[in-house]
Amino acid sequence: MRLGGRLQAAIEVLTEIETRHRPVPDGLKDWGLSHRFAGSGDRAAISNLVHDALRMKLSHGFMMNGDAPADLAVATLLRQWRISPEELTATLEGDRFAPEIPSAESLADCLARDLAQAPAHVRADIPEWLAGSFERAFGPEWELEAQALTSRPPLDLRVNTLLSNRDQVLEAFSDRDPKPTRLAPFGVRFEAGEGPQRQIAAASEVSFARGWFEIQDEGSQLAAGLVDAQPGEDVLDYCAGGGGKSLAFAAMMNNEGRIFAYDADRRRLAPMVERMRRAGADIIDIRERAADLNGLESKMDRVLIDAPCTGTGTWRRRPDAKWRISEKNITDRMADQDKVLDAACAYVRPGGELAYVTCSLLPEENTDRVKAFLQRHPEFETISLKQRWRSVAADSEAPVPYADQNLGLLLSPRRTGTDGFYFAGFRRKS
Ligand SMILES: C[S@@+](CC[C@H](N)C(=O)[O-])C[C@H]1O[C@@H](n2cnc3c(N)ncnc32)[C@H](O)[C@@H]1O
Repeated sequence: MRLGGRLQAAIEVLTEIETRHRPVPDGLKDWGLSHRFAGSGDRAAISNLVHDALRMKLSHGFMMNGDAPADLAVATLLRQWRISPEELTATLEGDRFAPEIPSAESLADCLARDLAQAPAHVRADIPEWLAGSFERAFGPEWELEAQALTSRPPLDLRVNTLLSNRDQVLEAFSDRDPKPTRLAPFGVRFEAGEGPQRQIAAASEVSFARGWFEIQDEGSQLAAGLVDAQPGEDVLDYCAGGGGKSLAFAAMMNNEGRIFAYDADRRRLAPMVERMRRAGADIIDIRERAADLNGLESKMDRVLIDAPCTGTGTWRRRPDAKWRISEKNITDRMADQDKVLDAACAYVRPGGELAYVTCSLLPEENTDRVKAFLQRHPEFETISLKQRWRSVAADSEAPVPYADQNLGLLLSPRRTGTDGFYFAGFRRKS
């Protein structure tokens, strides 16, 4: 397919997503099924176009003076893929699969509009009603923080030190320009490509099947590191899901000690069985039901709550979620978070630690929950995170990314070059 056909396809997928309120992966999959002739390069290009368009939906709409799918897709080519109006119109000319687009002059007029005149939330490309929360989280820098969420995310691997090391993984990908992550000590990064470029399919590699690495954002790796699980300890991963953090703990603990992995939705735990086998992680004990945790109360050295959340920190990867989030989503998740905190803290032994993690940037889900927890549970106190950060972050110059009120840490694409993650740590008083 040429650019015109790809542009037309992206417009169709964006229309489908908007009119039928479908998640992006479903819209792309359906398009692929009904256009089987499209190759993998075409599919990657169309996917990039759709994701990029949604990342900057509001500012594109402002610049184009319209937010129809065609406006967004064309703006993506001009503003994100950096194709000039003249080059774009010339490329599409005579392509019978290309959509009709405005003249090069009209497109140049659009590009000349002054985005500084747009309202702040439009410049920031976030829903207007969330601007206050972003400002509370980041202060005067909130607009730049929100803009950083419009970029394409890299692909990060966590080297599984039980079976490999970082040099070995870097070598295995030496033809794909891998880089050691700046902050996570066992991470490998592939920067996001530009325009139609495809991201590497790391899970199809032999080295993946051998268990040398897991796919895990650098922020998630750092959050796992901040838990500070030590060899020989008893650790409870209370919202274990598919086991990303449990697997990281098994490596940090050098397969010594015990990790209990529990999740309220036991179907989410299922993939962990295969992942444990591949990673050689022997110390993870999957507990499928809450009753299976009986007897562990007040026994754990560490408990991690990787809490259910709105996922605002992952908007680079799921830009459609940015336009679907509602106030009700946030209040529902806040209730879940309080509930999980109250239930999980019972397993921490006196002197042991509780870690609270979300992949959200909103203070409602982060510092507000921590303050409310401390009021309900005076038997817990916060731990100082300065030293912890220094011992985890590989770059000793990296500033401590404190959250608002210095209550916990807040990682973000702009601050740490990672997905957005919040981390707070508590100790149970003896
Ligand atoms: C952010 S995800 C966990 C991701 C996982 N830790 C990882 O690293 O791959 C949050 C998980 O919390 C679980 N969850 C939600 N409510 C819960 C509850 N009341 N008790 C335990 N787990 C819960 C969800 O099923 C979901 O799997």
